[in-house]
Amino acid sequence: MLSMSDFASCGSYEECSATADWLRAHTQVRPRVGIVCGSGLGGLAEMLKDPQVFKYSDIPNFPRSTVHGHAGQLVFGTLKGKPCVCMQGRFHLYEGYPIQKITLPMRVFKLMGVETMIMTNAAGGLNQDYKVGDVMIIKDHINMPGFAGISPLAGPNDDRFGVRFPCMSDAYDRELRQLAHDVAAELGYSDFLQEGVYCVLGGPSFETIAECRMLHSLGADAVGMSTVHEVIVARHAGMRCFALSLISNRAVMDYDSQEKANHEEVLETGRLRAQQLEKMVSTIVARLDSDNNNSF
Ligand SMILES: O=P(O)(O)O[C@H]1O[C@H](CO)[C@@H](O)[C@H]1O
Ligand SMILES: Nc1nc2[nH]cnc2c(=O)[nH]1
Repeated sequence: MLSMSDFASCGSYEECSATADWLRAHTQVRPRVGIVCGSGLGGLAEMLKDPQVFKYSDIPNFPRSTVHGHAGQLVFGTLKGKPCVCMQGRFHLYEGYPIQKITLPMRVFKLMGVETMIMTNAAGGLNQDYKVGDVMIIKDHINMPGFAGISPLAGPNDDRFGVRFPCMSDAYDRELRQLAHDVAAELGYSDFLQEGVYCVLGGPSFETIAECRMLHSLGADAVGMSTVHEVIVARHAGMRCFALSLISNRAVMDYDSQEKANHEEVLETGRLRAQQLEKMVSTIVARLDSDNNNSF
């Protein structure tokens, strides 16, 4: 159970520095790319060569993963020769953590030298053209908790991380999105590639039919319970972000439908698309320094 002082220090410069120092002392890897594995997508971490694995429970100030399909470990290693860190499991608002705790790893990664973040998630498809198994490049987001003042940047701003009022109109890097389109085309994945708007809700209940209809009419193509808070903190700290949603289920929009969203289907879709997602992410990482002026 967190005390009030724990809440105040969540995600502070001192807390993140202590964690980054501990990790630097325990690994020689100096990651330039960070990857977050979504529900059922932990296999991405297994792509890393010479992996060094830390259980979240052993890392100072890290929360624990509580969700099935999120292994709860940080993996350092190289991917296509590039030093990377991979979160095999992320944290969500509905797990009960303060929002600043959920996003603490982004600041730790920044302090360790990460420049580019690649986030993945499983999401429900609201867009009626989307099929289960489609991969959606996130081009923008709708931050529903943010409308209620629930933001990882609420509270005093620490200028050492970023500015008080960060811009979010460029949250999802245009060049990285183009690179992902090119890579998907080369790999023959264009048939199941989409690009759209991700909407985050607090969860953990899945949406009602009325909520799905509303989100769709607001312009959301997919709905989930993660990623956006991480992106906000990563962008605040000046890291480039690229994010993919695996459409793990279709949001139920019709009162006659017998479909019911469930976490087992979410994990199963992850298993079915795992290989292609891994190939796509590793090819993008391989190209980071050569295409599109992507600094590395
Ligand atoms: O966003 P990720 O972590 O992939 O997980 C998604 O899958 C879970 C629901 O099945 C929720 O946590 C939702 O956010
Ligand atoms: N909120 C939400 N999160 C998801 N994660 C995977 N599928 C879904 C979904 O349908 N809704």
